[in-house]
Amino acid sequence: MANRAKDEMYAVGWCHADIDNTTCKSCVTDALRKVQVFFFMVRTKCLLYAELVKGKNIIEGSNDLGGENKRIIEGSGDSGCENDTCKTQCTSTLVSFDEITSNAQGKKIALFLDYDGTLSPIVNNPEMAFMSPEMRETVRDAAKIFPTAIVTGRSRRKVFEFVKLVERYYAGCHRLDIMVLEVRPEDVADKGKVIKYLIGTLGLNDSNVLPIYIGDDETDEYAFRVLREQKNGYGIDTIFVLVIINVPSKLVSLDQGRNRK
Ligand SMILES: O=P(O)(O)OC[C@H]1O[C@H](O[C@H]2O[C@H](CO)[C@@H](O)[C@H](O)[C@H]2O)[C@H](O)[C@@H](O)[C@@H]1O
Repeated sequence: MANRAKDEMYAVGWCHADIDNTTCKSCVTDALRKVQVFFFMVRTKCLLYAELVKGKNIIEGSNDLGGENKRIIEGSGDSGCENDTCKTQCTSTLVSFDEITSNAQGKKIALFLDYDGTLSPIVNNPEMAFMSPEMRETVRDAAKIFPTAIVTGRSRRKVFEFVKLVERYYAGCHRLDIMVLEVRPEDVADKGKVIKYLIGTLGLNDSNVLPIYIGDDETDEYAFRVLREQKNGYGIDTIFVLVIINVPSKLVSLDQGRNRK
């Protein structure tokens, strides 16, 4: 990573560790040192949102992204993390973060996302599992850059209602669509087969492709296992996730050109 131009770095991250923003801050700050653009980091419990604006790292953290208690912290501090849970989670994440970054060099990322508990919070009423606007925007942005699929145990119709992303995106000469793949209830234990199917049919079975699957529950473990066994990708539990990916700087600038607030 050290010899790559900083403007070729792009970061995607989720965090929903059940810890507060302050204890998470040092870990995020540390991660931000490694990238120029930290594109998003939004989750449902420990909500952190970070991005780089005009060359300056800004971390915005909040217990409620729509609420009043937003803070903006310049991302150069190195406050100690006092929370053991946070330390453990973040330490292990940052190890894999480095590994993923290293293995992503020169490869095309393919992104697979679970819905409930990953893109949306887990709530008591399944009809109310809405995505936040920030997460929607994040998925939209990710899909501009990577082949992006949502793999879910819900019906496609329901997930489309929640996700509300109908646009098609173009990046370079590749058309990238957000796909939603419905896994029937009787097959839900086999998101592993779904991943194999998608990788095969999308022509992603290539050593130049790095599939990354992000999920939160045991059904997602089947997909994690496939990637682990095939040794050609990463399954990431959303306890705490940071992924740094290389993309052409012109795509990054598309994102920076938009007002995200
Ligand atoms: O594969 P997923 O996208 O993770 O969908 C799996 C199931 O998600 C839903 O149930 C889960 O989320 C609900 C809303 O937060 C929660 O109330 C429930 O306890 C969770 O199991 C959905 O209702 C199921 O149909 C999906 O199979």
